[in-house]
Order: sequence, then structure tokens, then C-alpha cells
Amino acid sequence: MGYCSCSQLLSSLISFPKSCSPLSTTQVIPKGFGQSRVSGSLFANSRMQQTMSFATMQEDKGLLMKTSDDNSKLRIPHVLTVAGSDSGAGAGIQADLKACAARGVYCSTVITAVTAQNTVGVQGVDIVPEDFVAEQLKSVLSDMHVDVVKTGMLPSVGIVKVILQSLKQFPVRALVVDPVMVSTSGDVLAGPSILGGFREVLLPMADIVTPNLKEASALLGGVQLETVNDMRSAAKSIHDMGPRNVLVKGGDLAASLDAVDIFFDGENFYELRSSRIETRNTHGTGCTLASCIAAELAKGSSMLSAVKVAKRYVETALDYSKDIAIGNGLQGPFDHLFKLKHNIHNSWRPQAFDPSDLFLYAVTDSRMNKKWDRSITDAVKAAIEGGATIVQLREKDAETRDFLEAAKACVEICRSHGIPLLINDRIDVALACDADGVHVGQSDMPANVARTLLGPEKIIGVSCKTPEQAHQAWVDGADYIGCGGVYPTNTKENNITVGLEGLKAVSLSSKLPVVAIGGIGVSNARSVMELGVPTLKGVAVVSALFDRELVLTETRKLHALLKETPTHSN
Ligand SMILES: Cc1ncc(COP(=O)(O)OP(=O)(O)O)c(N)n1
Ligand SMILES: Cc1nc(C(=O)O)sc1CCOP(=O)(O)O
Ligand SMILES: [Mg+2]
Repeated sequence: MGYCSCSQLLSSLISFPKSCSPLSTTQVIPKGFGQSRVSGSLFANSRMQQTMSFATMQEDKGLLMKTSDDNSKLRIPHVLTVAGSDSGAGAGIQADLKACAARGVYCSTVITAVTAQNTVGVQGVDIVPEDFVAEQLKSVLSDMHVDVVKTGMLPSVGIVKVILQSLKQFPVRALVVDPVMVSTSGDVLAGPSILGGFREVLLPMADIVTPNLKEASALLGGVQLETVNDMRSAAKSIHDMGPRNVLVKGGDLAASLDAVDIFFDGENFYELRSSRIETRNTHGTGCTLASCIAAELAKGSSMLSAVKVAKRYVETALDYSKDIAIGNGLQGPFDHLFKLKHNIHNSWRPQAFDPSDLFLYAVTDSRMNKKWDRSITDAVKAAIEGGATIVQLREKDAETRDFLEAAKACVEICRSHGIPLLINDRIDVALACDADGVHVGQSDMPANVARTLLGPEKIIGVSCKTPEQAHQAWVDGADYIGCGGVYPTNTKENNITVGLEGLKAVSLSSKLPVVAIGGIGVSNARSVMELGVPTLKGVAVVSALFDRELVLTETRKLHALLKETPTHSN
């Protein structure tokens, strides 16, 4: 390839003026996005020392940022992908560009190899010389403010070293490593010699590494990975190589009905499940997932939240594209930009909502907080620490202004933990504090109106006591339903009890995931979950968590009990 001569030509044309320094300070224009930043990576820390304070970054509230060099200029979150080109455009650089575009993030590209590739396989690979990879990196990083670097196909250890040097010179906020080795068609994209480069150079710098089963096995010297437990051990061993977070992707796990991934942050394991989509169009899912994680990090998400959103995005894109036909080979590409072609409609609405979040749903209560003399924020922190997977603020007696202030603080807390926060009844408060969504009852704002007000990306839950109401909630564009009261409760006056039979009937009929509510606690949660209906994802609880002295302890107890209850999903 003519890269060298081309690069000589370009270097004579390009100079890097001092004013283009990538190390300019930033100032953020609040746009109500309000997500916590990735906690300081190696790069973030070194960047912090050289330039802006990382604390300032953590206070970022928006997607649109101003550079302090020129206050009239706005910039959008920026991912740089360092990867190979796929002529069929299903994977590699092309997938990364489409994924970032779909997630609303700017994407620049450094090409490490050019592949001649289609849906049948890889017909040829031409590796870009190391010095020209270095030159591309310098061009982008010295001029543009890159938030996150994502790596894909790295065909030589020399290229890995070039990336190390470039990132030392031009630190970024996070590094996402997709340790690509073999294409979906089974063709080798980076031979075993790359493993040393991954283990010794790239992983110790990475904020997250996202191996599939084969890649995880290769990184670990060829161990067999056949079960979810094997994936957990692999995540732990790979974490020991230095990355801050590990996502082992279990898409190829033979025995599993769902697509199960294991996320490990060095302390906790998270089993992330999504339904397995029956389709041949899976070429490029790994690149897309990693790019989407990078895009969400660039916007300011926490790592767990970025991973969840990315997984959901890939699942939705695969589902949308399952029947499209591009090429004659065994593994076709999918359509990243499905969002552009569809009006807002249930099935294709891009959702950040993961039904497994309904597992342990903590619903606060203003009277109980008052009774136990604790603030809403302390109640929420304790519930999250105890294992709550989603939180709803149900503050019936609070003054609007106080409620809004508390809700804003709770949004910050929940976002930093990757836990969705919903507001009960009050669409106005949900909008004002940029909560993740609302929960409405049959006499509150109708769900379809709430959807119009909140837009496609917010979560909407609806209380339903009958299959008809559950059907209407689905038609109206809700994300889940709350079904109760399963047992009598003192928390909600004049509440009709539907019992386990009512819950079962509603859950069996529902197209939406269901959370059970009403009089549920450690004494009866097991009976609820043992109904074993696939749509029934968890329990929502008020008094058993909050009408207690020790919220953390009670939440922990209930979480442990739910974990050991055999259900459809665990
Ligand atoms: C998860 C969940 N399910 C049901 C309800 C009840 O909502 P609603 O019927 O609107 O009653 P109030 O909570 O407003 O009294 C809920 N809040 N959460
Ligand atoms: C808020 C609410 N909604 C219900 C419904 O049936 O829709 S029952 C309920 C109260 C749940 O509180 P506790 O866990 O203390 O019983
Ligand atoms: Mg209500």
C-alpha cells in the first residue's frame, strides 16, 4: 500500500499550530443531562494533572460543551476508534461510525488495517504500517478533543505500542478495548502474537475490556469457558491483568436461552441478560457494543450504565434487523440506524430500560422517612447499597419545591450507581430533574400522554390490576407494569388486593415486564417469584424497606432472598 509516500506528502502539507492543543480546558453548558462521569482513569488522572481539574469534568451536566479557547464554539462528545476497515461495512471502523452516529456522538477514525471482507468471510487483509497509524493518531489527538478512545482490530504488537505512546502524549478520559482476534466468519484478524500486547500493554491501561468467550479464553491461555460460572472466573482473572472493568460476552454460550454477559468492576459481578435474537445478521455486534459503550462514556455515563445501554441498543438493533438480507454469506450485517426509519413506536423505541432492573424495586414514602427521621437521599443511598435495582420516589406529602430539590439529588446518586430513578405521578418533577422516567396509576396522567411529554427514551411504568389494563399500557407505550396489591397493605389506602392469582393472570397476559407490588416483604417475596411467569421480573416494596430502622439491612435481606429464589430469570 502507498501509505508511506502518502504520509510524506501529507506531513509536508500539515502542521500543528500551538493553538490546536488538545489540552484546552472545557466548560460545560448545562443541558439537563446530568450523568456522572467515568471515575478517573489512568488517562483522566494524568490529564487532570496537566490541564483541567477532573472534578470540573465530574460536574459536567451536558452533552454540548464549550471550549474555553473560544466561547462561541460548541463541541459534542467525541469517540476515536482505532480499528480495521471492513469493506462490507458490517463491522470494524464502519460499524463504529454507525454506532456512534446512532448514539449521537462524533466519531473520528484511525485505521489499522484494510480488510477485503463480505458476508462470506475475509478475503484479504492489508496492515497499515505502524508509523502511519501513529501519524493518524497524532493528526486526530493533537487537534480534536477526544473524550474516549475505543480500540478494535490491532494486527500487530507494534501498533499496540504506538497506541500506548500516543495516549501517553495525548491522554483521554477513558479507553475501551475490544480485544478483536477472530472475525464472525472465523477468519483470524490478529494472531496469537497480539496476546502479549493485550496482556502487557493495553489491558493495564483499559477502563473496560470486552472479550467474547473465545477472546477471554485466548487471553487466559486457552482455558475452557462453558458456563456462567466459568465466565465469572474469567472476568476476575482478566481483571487481574489490569483493566478497571471487564465485560465477558456470553453470546456464544451454548447452554443459555438468554444472551448472558458478565460485568465485573473489581468488586461486584453483574449478570446482564437480554433475550437471544434469532437472526443470521450478527456480524459486527462486538464492535458495535464496544463503540456504544465508548459513546455513552463520552456522554458522561457511569460504566455500568454505559454497558447496560449498549447491550440494550445492540439487542434492539438485532431485533429490528433480524429479517433483512444483505449479502449471500452466513453472517449478515445489521442496521445500526433503525431509529432514523421508524416513527416512535413501542417495538423500536430505543430503550435504556432493562426489564431485569425490576428485580428489587425500592419505592420511597415521605411519611415513613419522616417517621424514621431520615432524608429521601439517605433512604435512597441505603436502598441502593442494600441492592435495590431501581428506585421510585413516591413522596405524596412533599412540597413541590422540596420534592424537586430532593429528586435532583437522588438523580445524581442513582446515576452514579447506574440505577434508574423514577418519579411517582409527577411528570413535571420527572422532567425538571431529568429522572429516568415516571410511574403512573390508572387515575394519573394517561401513559400515552406521559409518553408524548417525556419522549421516547424515558421509562414509563403503569399500575395494572387486570389483563385489559395491561394491554392498554402496552398500547400506550409503557415499558413495564406494576401489578398489585398482591397482599393487603397499609401503605396505600383503599387498595384492592388482587392476590397471587390476579398477579399470575396479569403477568401471563402481559406483553410488558411486570413487577409485583403490595404487602411484599421477606416473609412472602419467595411465593410471589415462585409463580415463575417469565414476564414477572421482580418485586416493588415500600414498608418492608422504608418502614424499618435499618433500610440497608432490610434491603440486603430481601435482595439475598430474591437471589436464592429460583425463578424464570435466575
Ligand atoms: C411499581 C409500582 N407499581 C404500582 C404503583 C402504584 O401506583 P398508583 O396506582 O399510581 O398509586 P400511587 O403510588 O400513586 O399511590 C407504584 N407506585 N409503583
Ligand atoms: C404504592 C402501591 N401501589 C399498589 C398497587 O396495588 O398498585 S400497592 C402499593 C403500596 C405498596 O406498599 P407496601 O410495600 O408497603 O405494601
Ligand atoms: Mg399514582
